[in-house]
Amino acid sequence: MASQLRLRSALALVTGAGSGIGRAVSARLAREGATVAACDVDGTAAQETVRLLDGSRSEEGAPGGNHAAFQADVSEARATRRLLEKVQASFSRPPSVVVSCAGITRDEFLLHMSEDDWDQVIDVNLKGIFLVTQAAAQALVSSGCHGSIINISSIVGKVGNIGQINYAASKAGVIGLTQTAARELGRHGIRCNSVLPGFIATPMTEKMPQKVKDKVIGMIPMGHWGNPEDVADVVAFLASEDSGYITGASVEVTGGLFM
Ligand SMILES: CCCCCCCCCCCCC[C@@H](O)CC(=O)SCCNC(=O)CCNC(=O)[C@H](O)C(C)(C)COP(=O)(O)OP(=O)(O)OC[C@H]1O[C@@H](n2cnc3c(N)ncnc32)[C@H](O)[C@@H]1OP(=O)(O)O
Ligand SMILES: NC(=O)c1ccc[n+]([C@@H]2O[C@H](COP(=O)([O-])OP(=O)(O)OC[C@H]3O[C@@H](n4cnc5c(N)ncnc54)[C@H](O)[C@@H]3O)[C@@H](O)[C@H]2O)c1
Repeated sequence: MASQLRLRSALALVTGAGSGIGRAVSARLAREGATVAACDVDGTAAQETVRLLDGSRSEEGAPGGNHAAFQADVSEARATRRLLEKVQASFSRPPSVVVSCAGITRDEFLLHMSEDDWDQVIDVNLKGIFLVTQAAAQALVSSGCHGSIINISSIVGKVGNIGQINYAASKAGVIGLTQTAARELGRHGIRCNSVLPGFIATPMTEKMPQKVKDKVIGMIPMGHWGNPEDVADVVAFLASEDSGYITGASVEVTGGLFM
């Protein structure tokens, strides 16, 4: 799909930008003219994303580069506050597009799951999105800027999944968090939406047992896994004014899995 320069004036903060969906989102937003602040707990991976953005040919006439990498653990409140401070100091404005992709899995059956496996997943996948959403919204509201916040949940947050009681709870929480943020921030011109990907080929799904991967492929009506770019397409739409009257939505990008 030919990209458009819908995001020419936007500053986009992407967390989890060092891999998979976050890297694809960063590339797509840059292709549409956004300046990207690529954040990851793996700072080297974030820097690699920016190198790829700077190396890629942006659309004719798109503002050139100026992308930047930031290292931060979004599950840490002080680190997340410092991240937003650094982004605003670097670009003299708050990010008007905020995409939370940072996420982890610690899969185990309920009967055997440790408290630590529960805590780690909730801290990154749910508390991390709370911290980023809060810090970004505070910056936007205090500067009187409008914005679009896009939180990456999962289809597992809608239907659950064997071996993922922590992950499913975190992703279901992201949906409720985003709907509440949408209700509170609409009056400030800030839209908040969730994206629920299905089975997307990234390092996260690579780790799944092969027998489970074999099972799920037969359950997808479109008959194949998705790519990170399939998710990035929807994120770019939600980031742009083409979705200007959409907030509080949960958009499934699943090939029909668990529709
Ligand atoms: C009828 C088939 C239904 C298949 C549905 C699968 C849905 C998956 C959708 C994923 C969408 C993407 C989600 C996205 O947000 C990104 C991710 O979260 S990627 C990670 C997704 N994680 C999982 O799906 C969990 C996979 N399972 C495991 O990692 C392990 O099984 C684990 C829970 C760690 C336990 O390992 P252990 O070695 O103790 O057991 P086994 O792996 O041998 O499994 C024992 C039997 O349980 C079956 N099993 C395990 N997980 C699932 C599952 N998610 N759905 C269905 N069945 C599962 C496994 O096949 C074994 O069955 P059997 O004894 O018959 O061989
Ligand atoms: N791949 C899928 O099938 C799928 C499906 C549904 C939802 N998701 C969600 O999409 C998002 C991206 O997943 P992915 O498949 O690209 O995974 P990935 O593992 O390729 O990328 C996740 C990125 O998040 C970063 N990260 C992890 N913890 C962090 C933290 N505390 N602070 C900052 N960065 C952190 C990692 O370093 C990594 O670069 C996740 O939230 C995941 O739950 C993925």
